[in-house]
This record gives sequence, C-alpha cells and structure tokens, in this order.
Amino acid sequence: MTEIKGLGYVRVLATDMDRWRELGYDVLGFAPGSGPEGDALHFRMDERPSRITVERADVDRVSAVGWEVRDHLALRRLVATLEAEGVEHVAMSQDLCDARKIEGGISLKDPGGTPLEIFYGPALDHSPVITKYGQRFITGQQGLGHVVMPTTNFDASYRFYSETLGFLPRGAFRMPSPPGAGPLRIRFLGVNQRHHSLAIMPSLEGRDPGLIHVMVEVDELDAVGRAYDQVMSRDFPVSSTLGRHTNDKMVSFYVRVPGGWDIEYGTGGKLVDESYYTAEEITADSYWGHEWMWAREAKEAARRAAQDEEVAAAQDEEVTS
Ligand SMILES: Cc1ccc(O)c(O)c1CC[C@@H]1C(=O)CC[C@]2(C)C(=O)CC[C@@H]12
Ligand SMILES: [Fe+2]
Repeated sequence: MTEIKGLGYVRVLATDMDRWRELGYDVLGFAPGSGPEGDALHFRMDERPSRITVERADVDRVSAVGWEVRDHLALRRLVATLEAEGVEHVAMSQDLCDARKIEGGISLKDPGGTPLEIFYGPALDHSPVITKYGQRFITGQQGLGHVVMPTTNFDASYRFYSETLGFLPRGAFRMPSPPGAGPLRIRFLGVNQRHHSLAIMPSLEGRDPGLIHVMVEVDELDAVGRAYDQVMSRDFPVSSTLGRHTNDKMVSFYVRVPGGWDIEYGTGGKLVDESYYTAEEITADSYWGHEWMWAREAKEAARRAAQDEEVAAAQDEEVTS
C-alpha cells in the first residue's frame, strides 16, 4: 500500500495573471487564499490556505505537484524506498516549508520530468471558506482532485508511480495509436477512495505546460452549470463540453486555462471500495457528451471543405453552361 494519501496542492507558473484571476475567482468560484509569494494567486477550496497557486512568470508550466503523506514517519518510510531504488530527491528547506505552510517535505522529479513535492503537516486556515457561488468543493479524504500529466517516458513513469510510490492502478483507456506503435493507454491511478488522483498519458512532445488537466469536484450539478455559464459569458475556451465519464462516473466539463492546459470541473464522482475493486479498461471516455474541442474543430473544417467544394462545383457548372 502507498504512503500517499491524496493530491495536496498544485502550483503553476503563468504569464497572464489577469485572465487567471478572472478564471479562478469569477468563473470557477474559488475562495481567496493566502501565501507569502509577492505576485501569486491563491485559490482556496477548503481549510488549506491554497490548493492551487498560480505564480507570475514568463512561462506557463507546472512548478510542483504536491502529494500528501500522513506524517513525518510516513515520509521517512517513503524516503527509504526512494533511496533503495536510487531515486534522487532533496529535503525541502525550512524556509520553503514555511512558504508552503507545511511541516516538512521533499522535492523530486518523476521520470517524465514533472516536479513533485511530497509533504506532510499542512497548516490550516480556519476562516470560513467563502466561494463565489456558495458551492462546496469535495476534498477531505479524497484530496484536491486529480491531475493528468503527459510523459515522454511512459513505461518508466507508470513503474515509478505504481511500484515506487505505490499508487494503485485504477484502470486504463486505450487510445488510437499509429500503426506498429503497439497499444497506447492512458493509465489511471488512485491513492484513496477517489477513483483516480493521477492519470498519465504517453506524449511525444516536450513537457510544457506539463499538465493535461487538473480536476476539481463540487457538491452539486448546479455549481457545474453555473461555472459553465461563466465560461461561456466570459469567453473562456471550452476544451470539452459537459459529459459523464465511464470510469469515475463524474459529470464534468473542461475549460482551457490561460497556460494551455485544462481545468476539469465536475460533480458526482463515485467512491471506489478498494476491497472489491479490480482494474478495468474503459473503451469509451464517456457515456454521453464530452465533445472535445479538437473533434469539434475537425468537424468544422470538414464542413467548410465540403461547402467550398460545393461552391467550386456550382461555379464550374456556370462556366460550362
Ligand atoms: C477518459 C477519462 C476518464 C476520467 C477522467 O477524469 C478523464 O479526464 C478522462 C479523459 C482523459 C483524456 C484527456 O483528458 C485528454 C483528451 C483525451 C485524451 C481524449 O481525447 C479522450 C480521453 C481524454
Ligand atoms: Fe479527468
């Protein structure tokens, strides 16, 4: 079993802070959080001072995925495993821990190059969590939500998460792959009752922004609908329309963040009972909905091409008659 209890926080670097502010507070309704960084946005979902932190930079990419362990003893056991397997890692300094508002932790990179922090002892903010639309975020024992990351080193990443860190495989989704390349699968992994806290997918390109999406869950379908209204009225790009996933049964949509990855905003995720669970392969991503932007664009392009052809044919006819 894994020492990791859940996804604790996500930190990203970003270039367009104004649009991020509007997305975080006005669209997704995160509560204002706190932190010591001079120029950062702190999105609060619960008693943690900042679940998603956006720092101003001249690039858009993930700067830390924070995984939480129970306590210092759990971290010590995990560090022993990392050392036995020769995985490089460094202890976070006292200053860094203070900045993160945690008691202790380590920094390391996964085989895809994504920066990770494994930590314990977050300091809480007990002031009321005032979300913009009165929605409650589903966190607690299920952690922040889930992250989906690309990796150019898929097999090593899968071994690292499942064997070294002890994430539990929670099924897969087979993607179309080039002929002769063998099967390509997105793999889902969990550490608590949330169906997946992590998914990894093979990627050919480099890492920036290093995230495919981060999922946050709210308590009611109405909260998802209200956020969707805000996405539309404030002209944020919809990466995928509303739909229900086949594995975690979540009803969600995906909005494109200014950094070129997505936030999945959903509700109704089903809990996994690990005593009976077996890893299954889903053959469709959704029961209904979830039309992806690239599919929509491909359809549009095909429609335009057909229309152009029609016009050309009509002109041909005019010329010949
Ligand atoms: C398939 C699935 C199940 C549960 C999830 O929380 C979830 O995000 C997904 C979709 C994963 C994946 C993605 O995010 C990027 C675009 C992908 C590759 C697709 O085009 C289908 C599956 C999608
Ligand atoms: Fe997801």
